[in-house]
Amino acid sequence: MSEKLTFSASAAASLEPHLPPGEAQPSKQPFVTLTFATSLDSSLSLAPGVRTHLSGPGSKAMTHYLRSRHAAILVGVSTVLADNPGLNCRIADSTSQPRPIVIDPHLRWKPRSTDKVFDICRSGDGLAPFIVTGLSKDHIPKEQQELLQHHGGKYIHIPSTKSDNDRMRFDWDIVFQVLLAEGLTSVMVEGGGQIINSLLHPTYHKLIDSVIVTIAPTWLGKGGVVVSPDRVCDAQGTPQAAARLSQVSWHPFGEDVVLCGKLHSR
Ligand SMILES: NC(=O)c1ccc[n+]([C@@H]2O[C@H](COP(=O)([O-])OP(=O)(O)OC[C@H]3O[C@@H](n4cnc5c(N)ncnc54)[C@H](O)[C@@H]3O)[C@@H](O)[C@H]2O)c1
Ligand SMILES: Nc1nc(=O)c(N)c(NC[C@H](O)[C@H](O)[C@H](O)COP(=O)(O)O)[nH]1
Repeated sequence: MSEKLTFSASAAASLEPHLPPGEAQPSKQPFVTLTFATSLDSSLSLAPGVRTHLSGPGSKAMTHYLRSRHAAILVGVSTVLADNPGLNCRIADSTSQPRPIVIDPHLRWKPRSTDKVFDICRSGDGLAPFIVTGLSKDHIPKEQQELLQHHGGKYIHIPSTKSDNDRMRFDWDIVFQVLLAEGLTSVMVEGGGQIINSLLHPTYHKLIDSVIVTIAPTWLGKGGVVVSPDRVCDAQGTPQAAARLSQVSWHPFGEDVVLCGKLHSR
């Protein structure tokens, strides 16, 4: 069994303004939190596919507390392939587990029962994933569908709305609407880089309720997976900041600092 984490009530209280309401309110869209851990050079990992520990014990517990406060935790398929993540909450005495959501338009992940997420699910410490794909049921191998179903997960088909170099891309409005229809009223988006960069585009700021970034005092160097959204220009073609936070607060956790803010005011 993995180690259990603790997170103090006072630290939890300091984050409260940035978290989904305790009781889910009826809403037309889920409460979406964008959260990740980054180095001083804005890297999420040393290189694509390389699992890299950035968070110290305090901010790691903070991330797991966030997991306890959201109905779903969403990651891109490259994060699953790189990290073999558990995607559960390991806070001691937590009573709820988030539903893992994997964005995998082309089904690059071939789930196996030995994957950590299924181990955790069998031991009752987490939930099975919902895999969001652009492929229809006929294209999904039967044994993968059965494995998922057996653990309580499933594939969810979403039409891809854009084709970018033959890669299927989802419209985030549709993704979050589909998750809300599944009863998932809050979603914590944890990465990786492509997922975060696409959500930081101004088109999607209206969907993001909260941004919570752990900053670790380290430089990973060139070649990492970097958080840096596409540049935005005004009507004259002059470059503008792609995104800026407001209502900002900074919270030290051990050697890390956690930055909370909002991308827009609702
Ligand atoms: N430090 C952190 O907090 C943190 C968090 C998560 C992941 N990571 C690291 O990040 C790396 C993975 O990041 P990445 O950028 O390579 O991949 P990613 O996890 O963002 O996944 C990319 C894939 O997600 C899918 N995708 C992304 N946006 C999509 C959209 N709009 N529509 C449809 N599909 C979409 C595509 O299949 C794409 O190839 C790994 O090394 C992992 O360890 C770090
Ligand atoms: N907060 C945070 N600090 C880090 O240093 C780091 N590498 C991640 N990465 C997030 C990513 O979503 C990983 O996949 C999970 O951290 C996998 O770990 P779990 O088994 O689910 O705990 N997140």
